[in-house]
Amino acid sequence: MLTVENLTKRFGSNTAVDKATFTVDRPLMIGIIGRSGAGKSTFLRMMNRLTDATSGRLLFEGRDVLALRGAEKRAWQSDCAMIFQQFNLVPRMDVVSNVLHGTLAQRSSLATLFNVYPRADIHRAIDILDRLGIAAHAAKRAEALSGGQQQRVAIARALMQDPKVILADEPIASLDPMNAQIVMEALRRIHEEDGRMVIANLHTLDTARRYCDRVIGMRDGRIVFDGTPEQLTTGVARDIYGAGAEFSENATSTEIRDPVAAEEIRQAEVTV
Ligand SMILES: Nc1ncnc2c1ncn2[C@@H]1O[C@H](COP(=O)(O)OP(=O)(O)OP(=O)(O)O)[C@@H](O)[C@H]1O
Repeated sequence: MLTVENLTKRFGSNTAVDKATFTVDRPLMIGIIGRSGAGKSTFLRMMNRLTDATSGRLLFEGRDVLALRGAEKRAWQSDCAMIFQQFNLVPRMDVVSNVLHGTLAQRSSLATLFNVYPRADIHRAIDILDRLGIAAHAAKRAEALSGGQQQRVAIARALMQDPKVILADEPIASLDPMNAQIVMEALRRIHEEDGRMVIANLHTLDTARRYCDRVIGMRDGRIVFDGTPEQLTTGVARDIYGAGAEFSENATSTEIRDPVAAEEIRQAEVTV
């Protein structure tokens, strides 16, 4: 369903993504790992058409994504929702309105101008917030929520587009371990229950191993690993990160060792 062929992005003389090639035949949850500057964000941005590729091809369910223009490109961007490390919410706007922003591409500019949303969309937004365990915060300003809650609002906004793919660029990099787990659990459930493909750039190995079906490792713009979490051994990780014998997985761990926090997560997960 997804074919990436020799996808390349150059910024001047710097090759950010170098002939990336892989195929995905069903909607998996995929983690992309690699050190800072490896090309992870650039790959996601090319897939979403936020950045133009220099060369290569990307096909999704037969659609030649890099060739799309105008309305077809906007339709693809709607099918391929993106969430970011910094949530990108409107801080002073209430949570429901932030979520309803996910439908903007489908609405007239007049309706947008006057902030008029169809009743059915409002109900849907609240249902999605409920599913993510944050409906109780629907009327609050986004800025009043914790980071983990704000990221779940961003996921809700993405779900309003009813996307086939969710691209998550370091979705938990700004979160504490407890909120990181809640957000990853939410993405995993959305993948499993809705059958949506999720591709997430992750900076911690244990997160990629725990939540993803497949892990892609990038180094200096190239894909240097593509396999299952089981195949992602410490030795392989050392190669991906270009680290020496001193490489310690603990340095990238988000595991929670505090039993009280772990119980809070368990409770929160029940509501997702
Ligand atoms: N707009 C840009 N202009 C010039 N160079 C860029 C631009 N965006 C990214 N790069 C360069 O491309 C390379 C890959 O960057 P990218 O952000 O994709 O890496 P990354 O793996 O996502 O890293 P990080 O985790 O730090 O975001 C880096 O060398 C970066 O400096």
